[in-house]
Parts: sequence; C-alpha cells; structure tokens
Amino acid sequence: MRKIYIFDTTLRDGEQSPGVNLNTREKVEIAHQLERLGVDRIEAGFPAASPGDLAAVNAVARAVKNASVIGLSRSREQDIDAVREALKGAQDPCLHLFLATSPIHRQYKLRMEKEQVKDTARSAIRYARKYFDKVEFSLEDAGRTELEFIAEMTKMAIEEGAYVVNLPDTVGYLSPYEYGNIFKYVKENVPGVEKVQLSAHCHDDLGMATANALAAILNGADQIEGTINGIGERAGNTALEEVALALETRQDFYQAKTSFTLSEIARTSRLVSKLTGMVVPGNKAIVGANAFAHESGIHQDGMLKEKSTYEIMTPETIGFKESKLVMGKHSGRHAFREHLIELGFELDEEAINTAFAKFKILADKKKEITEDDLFALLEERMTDAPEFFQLDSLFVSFDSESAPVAKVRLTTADGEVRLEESSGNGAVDSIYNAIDKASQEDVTLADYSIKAVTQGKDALGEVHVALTQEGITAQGRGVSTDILEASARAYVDSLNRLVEKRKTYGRRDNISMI
Ligand SMILES: CC(=O)SCCNC(=O)CCNC(=O)[C@H](O)C(C)(C)COP(=O)(O)OP(=O)(O)OC[C@H]1O[C@@H](n2cnc3c(N)ncnc32)[C@H](O)[C@@H]1OP(=O)(O)O
Ligand SMILES: CC(C)C(=O)C(=O)O
Ligand SMILES: [Mg+2]
Repeated sequence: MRKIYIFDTTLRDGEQSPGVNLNTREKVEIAHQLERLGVDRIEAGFPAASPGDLAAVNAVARAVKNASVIGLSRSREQDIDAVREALKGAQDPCLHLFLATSPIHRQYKLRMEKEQVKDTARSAIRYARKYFDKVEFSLEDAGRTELEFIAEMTKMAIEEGAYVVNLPDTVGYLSPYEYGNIFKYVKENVPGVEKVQLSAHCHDDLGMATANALAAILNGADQIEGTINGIGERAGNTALEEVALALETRQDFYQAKTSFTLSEIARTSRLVSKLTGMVVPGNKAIVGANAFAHESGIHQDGMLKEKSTYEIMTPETIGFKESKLVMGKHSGRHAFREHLIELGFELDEEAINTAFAKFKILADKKKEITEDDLFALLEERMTDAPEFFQLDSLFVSFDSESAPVAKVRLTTADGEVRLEESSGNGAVDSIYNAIDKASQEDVTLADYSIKAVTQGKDALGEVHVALTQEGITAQGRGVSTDILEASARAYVDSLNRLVEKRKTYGRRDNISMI
C-alpha cells in the first residue's frame, strides 16, 4: 500500500485564519497532539513574521520528537536565517521556501519576469541548502501557472537539491480534474522527478480542497498538506482528517494510506477548535457533531437494523463514542421505542402509540428532543389523571398598557364544550380565572412553581400546581415548551385530580394525591 506523507500546517496556514493567534504554549500543545495523531511533518510557523512566532517555532522544534518540524520562509536570505534560528534544537528540521509563479502574481505582486522568478528561487534554494538537508520548495499559485513554467521551476528545484516540490492551488481555483492533471504533467515531463516528493496544498475557496488533494494522490502526489478541521487562510485548507478517512474508507479505490492513528482524530479536532476558537460546524465531515448522528425515521430504522445502511465508517474509528440517533420531528416509531427501552420504560404497543403521538406534537415545537424531554413526556403520560376536563385550546393576549386577557376552551367528560374568557393580574392569573369559569369549579391556588427541565431557548418548562377545595388538596403537573401552556396544563391536571379525589373520598382535609 502506497504511503502518503502528511504535512500538517495547522500552526502556520491554519493560524492565518482571520482572528486566530496561537501563543507558544498553545502551539506546543497542538504539536504534541499532532505527534500523537501521527503526522509526518509539522509546519510550526513563519519565523520571519514576528519574534513571537520565531520563539514559538523554536519551542515546537525542541518539543517535537516524532515528526519533522518545518519553518516557512520567503525566497529571501533574512527569512531563511530566521528559520535557521527558529529550528535550532529540532530533531528533524526542514525549511519551507516559497515563491509565486503564476502570471498574476509575477506581474502584480512580485513585479518579476519568469527568469527573475526562477533566478530568485534558485538562489534562495542554494543558500538554504547550505544550512538544511531538507528543503521544500513551493510554487505559490501553481494552480494558475502555465504548465510549462511549472515543469521548468520543478526541474530547477530538483537540480538545486529540494527534497519536496509543492504545487499549491493557493486560491482554491481548480477542479479536481485540472489539479490532478498538473501532477500527471509534472510526472511525465520533468526529468529527475523521481528524486523528489511531489506535494499538494489546496484551499477550499470553491469547496474543492479535499477533492483536489485526493485527485493529486491519484495522479502521483506523495505528500498532502492541510490542517485539522480544515482551518486556514480565507475558506481554509484541505482538512487532513477528511483525507485520512477517505483513504481509509476507500482503500479499495485509492490504494494508499497515511500513518495517522485514526482514533486520535476526534481529540485533535477538539483541541484545535478549543485553542483557535474556531467552532467546528455541526455538518463538518468526519468531526462535526452531526457526522454520526441520524434524525430521520427511515435512517434510524436502517441504523437499528444494520449500521452500514447509513454509515460508511464508524465513529469509534476516529475516537468518538458512538453513533447518535437524535430524536426530532423526522424520527419514527422504531427509534422512539428503542429510546424508551434504553431509558427503562416498558410500554405496550398502545401506550407507545399514545406516547409517540405526544412526542410528535412536542417535536414540532422543539428542535431536538433530549432524554430529559422524553422522561418529562413519559412521566406526564404515566401519571395522567382521568380527564374530567380537557384543555382544548388556549389564547392569551397582553400588552404593556392593559391587563392580560385569556380565552380557554375546555371539554368536559360529557363532551360539553365550554369557552370562557377572563382577565387577571398577569398572564397566568388570567388563564386560571378563565379555567375557573369554564370548569365551574370553585378552587383555591395553594401552590405554583415553575422550572426548566431541559436546556436551551426551546427548553421544556415544567409547572407544578396545587389546588384546594373544601379541605381537599391535589397537585398537578404540566410540561410544555411554552410556560403559559405548561401553567394551563398543570392547572387542568390538578383540577382533574381534585375532582377524582372528591368523587372517591368525598370532601375531607388534606388528602394529597400526585
Ligand atoms: C500563500 C501564503 O500563505 S504565503 C504566506 C503568507 N503568510 C504571511 O504573510 C504571514 C507572515 N507575514 C508577515 O508577517 C509579513 O508579511 C512579512 C514579515 C513576511 C513581510 O512583511 P513586510 O516586509 O512588511 O512586507 P509585506 O508583507 O507588506 O509585503 C510582502 C513583500 O514580500 C514580497 N514577497 C512575497 N512573497 C515573496 C516570496 N515568496 N519571496 C520573496 N519575496 C516575497 C512581496 O513582493 C513584498 O515585497 P515588496 O515589499 O518589495 O513589495
Ligand atoms: C506558502 C504556500 C505553500 C501556501 O500556503 C499556499 O500557496 O497556499
Ligand atoms: Mg496556503
């Protein structure tokens, strides 16, 4: 199986992400984790950029024992000297030189003709080779460079003793077909190309960074440059975890592998996200929170029957705990039943159907149904009182100028529909006054409490109410994403229990039933 070398530039190109600034301690911490992950090469920074970065690269160089440590440099002696200083103490130092080669960069940025570009690069590599056994040379913006000039520059770099020639798609412009073709062209047209490793460095401006890296591998690239979580300049770089998992999952197709310890990927991703402050989007391939989560009923059913129906790799492979079946409005009965069993509920088919109907109503209101939501839902169901009164609908209006007004519609056990309206001191008070009118029960509110049972803006609120009537006390409970609805449900629940107690025990003191 062909080995693909992994050049991690999280600490250099990754740090070029707007807003990211890693200090020495953070760079060293990430570098140690990259060693554990098994990257071959770590680009630690751009020493000429600042004294702080030079010191950080030096700290990484001294700390890392199991990977080559690299410093980036323009094709200028003063930058090369800064890398020399920074890589003192490195076990396996490497200098990374670059110079842009595309017509746009030559004309507008460097203001150089082709020959000047070639001579500048040649002198820089020659100078660098006096101090470094390993020099990588990058043709910045190779993606927009004439193929013949790429070949000419690559030949020159080989002659001057570079050990890696990198052909970056600096601005993420190319399609996989075009990028792969550059490698094919160089392999077929540059004499001595077998003496160097060819490297791919891609950016994600058109969302092609990983696809382009893989196309390069298929056309002979030996090394892939990229970052953890795909962070980097503008839209970012190739996400290394994506390349590693693509090669692992599709070994049959690529016939190549990296030396990654795949189970370290999740930990590395979390650390980089924490220290750079760059949040990993939920739908990010491999390391996003949803990468192994399934919400829709048909997928969940497939997952329960056989995981390979909807997962091409396992979360355990990259160090995540397990796949998640997320309960939401697209979930189906199979996954719902499975969740209830996991939570310890034993319900017959009819009870599951009733609970499932309630779950769907709740799921329409909430983004995700958590275990706590399911508990709240099921506990409410299990302690349901007989319905002497059923709350059909609730309408509350209020503004800062006038008292709130509530309208409620109750149906009695005999099927009589009662619609009443009332105002009150607050929204809850007006609801309770309207329910009193509709139920025609004379009760006193003895206790009211409210708490959030789950988390977030759409958390379930749970309301507890105690009502008394001529010596009888009954408590009720209501759960909803809306606290006014939870308050109304708790009141009606309490009312139902009170009527039941009155019917069972007659009017007595302090019989409490929850
Ligand atoms: C594609 C990439 O990711 S390349 C790496 C990009 N990363 C960075 O730029 C981060 C670190 N950079 C820095 O801190 C600063 O840009 C420094 C310290 C390197 C240079 O700063 P300054 O001397 O103030 O120059 P400034 O950044 O404004 O301009 C860049 C100069 O380098 C030149 N230059 C650009 N690339 C190269 C190169 N590979 N080799 C030689 N010269 C180059 C430009 O033409 C320009 O030269 P000019 O001043 O003669 O016009
Ligand atoms: C310095 C080079 C390799 C680079 O980051 C790019 O071309 O994108
Ligand atoms: Mg780059």
